[in-house]
Amino acid sequence: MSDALTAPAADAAGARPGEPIIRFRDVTKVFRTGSEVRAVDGVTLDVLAGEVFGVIGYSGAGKSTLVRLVNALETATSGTIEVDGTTVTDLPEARLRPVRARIGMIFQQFNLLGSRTVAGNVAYPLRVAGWPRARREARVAELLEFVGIADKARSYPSRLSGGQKQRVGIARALAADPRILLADEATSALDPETTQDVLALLRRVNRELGVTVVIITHEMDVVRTTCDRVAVMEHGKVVETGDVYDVFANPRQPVTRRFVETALRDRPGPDVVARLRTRHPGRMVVVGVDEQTGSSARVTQTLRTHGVDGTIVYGGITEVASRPYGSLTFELVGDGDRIARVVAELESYTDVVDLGTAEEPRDDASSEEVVR
Ligand SMILES: Nc1ncnc2c1ncn2[C@@H]1O[C@H](COP(=O)(O)OP(=O)(O)OP(=O)(O)O)[C@@H](O)[C@H]1O
Repeated sequence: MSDALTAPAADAAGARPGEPIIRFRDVTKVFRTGSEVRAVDGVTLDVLAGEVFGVIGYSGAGKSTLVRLVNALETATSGTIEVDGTTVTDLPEARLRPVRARIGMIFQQFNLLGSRTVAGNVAYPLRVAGWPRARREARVAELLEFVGIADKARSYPSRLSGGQKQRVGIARALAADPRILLADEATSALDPETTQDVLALLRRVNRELGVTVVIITHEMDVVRTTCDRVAVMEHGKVVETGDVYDVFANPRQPVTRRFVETALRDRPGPDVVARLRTRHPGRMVVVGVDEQTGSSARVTQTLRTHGVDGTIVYGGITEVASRPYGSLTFELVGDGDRIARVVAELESYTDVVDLGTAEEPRDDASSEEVVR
């Protein structure tokens, strides 16, 4: 795979890395089709240049509408949206064109033209923009190389797998050197392995080309592996936003907690705790493991210092935003006082849920809070 694709030249007037490239200010979108739907409700949000930003929410939360406001596929009912220095709200169609040229978009259903070859699909926006043939062909060749399907240039979309179709979609979206790529559920129609390949490609688009990527998804795993920051939407509102790692470590809203639980299955739920107690009668503790507070080496050291044996009976450590995160559930075996000292020491530096013993259960898992 070639790295030959050149990064888009930073516009002198455009946002520099770390500066807001998309700014929503108190944006509302109301659809009036019989009844009134506030698809987006008072959203204020910045997406920063150079980041991969995730927007997560359940179906109907308003994610697609929010993102379609960016390239003015929808018009806001109130509020303002600024894209790379230009206020797009209420901009006439002719003046939207240069703004849209800087925004690429990919879709769940790929939206390829079935009557054109792969090369024809990627060339299409360049043809519309009036690029001469030779320049167009050179650009298409380097784009197909970049996304890893140069050998499919003459194939028709119907002959491609879902992952290959999405690569064509990405190549087409990148054709005119956008500064922003909007990905609306771009991996939702793909199997898990292909999903990972396409997400890795989106990360390359971000890192190697410097394109700001906005990913809409209902899967927290996509956020966990791919995004730098995330906004959680519910009923048209952004209810929580922050660095992905922080949101995973400290989800504030119930909806965020539910999403986090779907991506981290490291903590035993009530049913699992009940089963664990039948096999492990000793004192069980769930110990948070992360980079800053409780590395697994430090936890092991604590057990060793106090001469307590710990058997791992449940748990898992995964990566959140490329950093270790998870929990381990131990059954601690040994002298009661020593175990108490271990628990106290663990509690001094990391998050601990003390489940007690089978005979004397504590923090019982009947409470959902045990989970997180
Ligand atoms: N063109 C439209 N006309 C009327 N209502 C709409 C329109 N587009 C979206 N809505 C409504 O706005 C709300 C938000 O829809 P939106 O598609 O933005 O949500 P979403 O979070 O992207 O959900 P999904 O993942 O199902 O697409 C929903 O109630 C939807 O029915």
